[in-house]
Order: sequence, then C-alpha cells, then structure tokens
Amino acid sequence: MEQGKQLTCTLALAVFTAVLGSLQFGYSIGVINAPQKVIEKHYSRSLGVWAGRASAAVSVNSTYEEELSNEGRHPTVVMYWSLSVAIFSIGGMLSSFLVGFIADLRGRVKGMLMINVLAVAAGLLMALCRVWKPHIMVISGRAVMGFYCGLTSGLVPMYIGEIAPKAYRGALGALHQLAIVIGILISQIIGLDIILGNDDMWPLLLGLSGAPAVLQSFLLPLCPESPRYLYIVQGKEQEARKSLIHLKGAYDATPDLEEMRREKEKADREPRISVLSLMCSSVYRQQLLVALMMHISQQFSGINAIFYYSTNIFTRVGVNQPVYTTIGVGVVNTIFTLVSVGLVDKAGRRTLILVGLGGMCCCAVAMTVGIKFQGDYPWMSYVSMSGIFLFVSFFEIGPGPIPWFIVAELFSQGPRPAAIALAGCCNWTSNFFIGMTFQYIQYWLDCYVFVLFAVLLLGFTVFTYFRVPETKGKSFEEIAAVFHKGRKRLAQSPDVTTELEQLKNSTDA
Ligand SMILES: OC[C@H]1O[C@](O)(CO)[C@@H](O)[C@@H]1O
Repeated sequence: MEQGKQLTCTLALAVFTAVLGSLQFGYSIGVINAPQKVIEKHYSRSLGVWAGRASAAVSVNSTYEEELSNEGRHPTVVMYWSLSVAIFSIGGMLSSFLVGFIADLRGRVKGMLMINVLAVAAGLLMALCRVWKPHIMVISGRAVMGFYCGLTSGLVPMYIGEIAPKAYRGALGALHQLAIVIGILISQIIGLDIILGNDDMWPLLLGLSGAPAVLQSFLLPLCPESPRYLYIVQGKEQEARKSLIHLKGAYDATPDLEEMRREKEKADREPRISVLSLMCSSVYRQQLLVALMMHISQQFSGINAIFYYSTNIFTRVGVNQPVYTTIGVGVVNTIFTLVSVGLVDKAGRRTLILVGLGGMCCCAVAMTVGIKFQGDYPWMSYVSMSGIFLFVSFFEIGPGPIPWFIVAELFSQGPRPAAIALAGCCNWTSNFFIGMTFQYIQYWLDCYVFVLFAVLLLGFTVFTYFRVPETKGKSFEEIAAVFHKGRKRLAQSPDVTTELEQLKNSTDA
C-alpha cells in the first residue's frame, strides 16, 4: 500500500474513539422503543392517572381519546411519552448550532472531551429517575442527552472527515452511521424485558446511554488533533505535520501540507462565515441547498417512524412478538450499513443515495398495499413485513450514512462549520417533527400513512438525480470547483462581487 495511504493503528484508534459518541447517539434513539409500556406504567403511577386498564369495546367511529383508552393509555401519559421521545431532538436542534463554535474553541478532540460532561449528566438523570418524578427526570435527561448528541453528530463526522485519507473518506465517514446503528441494536437487545427493559431495571437501561462517554474520555487524550484544524485554523504547521505522521505513519507529509496550505490561503481570503451570512448568501446557495436537502430527505424518508414506533407498527401488521421483530430490523440495519461502508468509496455517494431513496419509495408503496389488504389476504402481512425490512436496508445503503459526511465534503474550510451546523439543525428539526407527529399522522391516515412518505421519497429521488454531484475521490478543492463552474459567470457580476466582500466582513457564528 502507498505510504501515507495505509490505515494505521493510530487512525483506527482515533476513529474508534470518535464514533463512541455516535454509539451513544444511536443508543439514545433506540432505547426508548422496546420498554415503552413499562415506562408509561411508571409515568401513570407518578402522574396518578389510570394505566393498563382497557375500556369496553370501541366503535368504528371512536375518537382518538377513546382509542387510547382502549389501549389502556391515558392521554396525559401519551403526551409525556411523546415528549420524552421528541425532547431528545429539541436538545439536538439547539446544540447543533454550536458545533462550529465548540469545534474551533479548543479543537475537535478537546471539544469531544468537554461535551462528555453532558452525556454523563444525562445518564445520571435517567438512571436516578426514581429519586423524584420519573417523567420529569427522564424528560430532562433526554433533553440533555439530545443536546450532547446534537454536538456529537457534528463533531464526529467533522473530525473523521479531517483525519481520513482521501481514498477512505467515505468508508471512514460512514462509520459514524455504523456506530449509530450498532448503538440502536445494542439498546434494542438490552431493552428486552428479560434483560433490562423491565419494571426494576429500566432506569439503568436509560442511564447506560452515558456509559460510552466514560470510555471515550479515557481514550481521547491518546488521539491526535485534526491536522486541518492545527494548520488551517491555528496556523501551526509543525504540529499539523506531527499529527499527520502520527495518523498516517512515517511518510512524506509535504503534499498533504501543501494541499492544506492552499486551503488555508483560500480560508484566509474568505474568513469563517457565520450561519446567518451562509443562509443569506447566494454564493453558496447551491451547495447549501444540496446539503440541507440531503438531511431533510434522510429524516422525511420516514425512517424514524419505523425506529421510534416499530413495536407499535409491527403490532398493527399482525406480528405476535413485535419486540423481537424490531431487533431483526436492527440487525438488518447494521448489516446494510456495513455494506454501505464497503461500497461508498467504490460506487460513489450519488449512486448509493439514488438507489437508496428510489428503493425506499417502492418499499413504502409495498408496505401500504400490505397493510391495506392484510385483512382480506393473510399473506399480505408478509408483504408489509418484507417492505419494512427492505425499507431499512435501502436507507442504510445511502440516505442514512452519506448526508453526515458529505456536508464536510461540499464546503471549503471557511463556510464548513456553519454548513455543518445548519445541516445538523435541519436533520434534528425534521427528526423532531416526525417523532412528535407520527403517532397522530398514523391515526389520521391509518393504513395510508406510508403513501405520504412514498410521495416525499419520489420527490427526493428526482432532486438527487438533478442536483447532487459526485464527490467520491475528489479533493475538497475539486468538489468546490464543481459548484464554482456554474457560478463563474455569475462571479463576474457586480452583485456577487459585492456579496463576497460582505461575507468577508461578516462576523463568526
Ligand atoms: O439508522 C437509523 C437512524 O439513523 C439516523 O437517520 C441518523 O443517521 C437516525 O435519525 C435514525 O434513527
């Protein structure tokens, strides 16, 4: 293997350590699914409202409240439950704006280290939830954990993107998603009632979300700082060289440093751009549109409708042991993310996203047909089940992992932190929206709920086909040039020149 392109132990350690943050993100997404009934029961007790008591048969024209009552769920408990699920995303929405600030404050490594305080605090709040009102403790813990995950979901891809050799940038970048899905799977397994998802142990189950932060805090001091941060942001060339050699083994770092020097020159000419100026700028409009659409399509594909509410969905589809089927989804999810890690630097980002979104669209249609006709033809429940499994597989082929690292690829050093912050916020906002509304949408649209996602997915596929360029194997400079081509003509116009000047004068985010 060419010198400087090999995967060294230090690089492996750095990536492994970073993605421990992503593991917590995934764990926190999945942990809330399986023990829903157990936790709701404790909420009911603490709130002093009924639970687990089914009312008499409910008519076809029953109201939403009557349906809940039939399931033994009090509307107040449902409200607190929905909030416990969704507050996580509110935390993420708020903190994702701070990613650029934390990343540049003391560097990527120290940034990841500092924020671990949040993960540990969140874990403790949830583990000790019996001490006070469980619903308040859990909601607070989930909010803090969401805040932590909003930061980690920006810092981890940024750090990995900056330390990865160009040839493996996609595969290493996709490890962020791989760790997320492994986190989801672990939480699904230990969330089984025979392990921790029961009356006695559920606080520990929730509290464990903070555990990887402890391990990560021991390992981070062994990880080299990002050479790009050292050179481009701090201007420390010698330290950047040391970090490169540490990460890539003994090799001639001059070409890498030369590339960074050019990037630094460019970054110095276009000082860091604030979130606000990036939003208002026509100079970066195309890149920003692509970056945001990738994150919107990841969330509005409906993936979290499955992950947050799969137990519920499987019950509707007629599965007897929905919790085990949910674990099956977690396994398939992990396998296909691994497939994506293997493919992304060969097949390319664009192709995998197109295949993924298109495939998900077809699966959403299949799921709808299956759910609609399962009463008439029992075998239709197999159609819905296969639809769900394939839906998740297509998601992990492209729309799951790629948006996280492609944003760092689409922008040069100047606007990169602001772009990552905006894209992250967009992801979290969409995630919140789905988490908060899916139960209600499902109630209103009933068996047609996935038609909504099919239509959206079709739109996202068309958008990707026309607007998303391939970034595989290109340097950050070459990628920026793809977008610049279309702008060259515009750049000569006086309006754009003035805007570039204004951007230079804008303050940091
Ligand atoms: O694997 C599915 C999970 O992946 C994410 O989209 C993050 O990339 C989560 O929002 C989702 O729950």
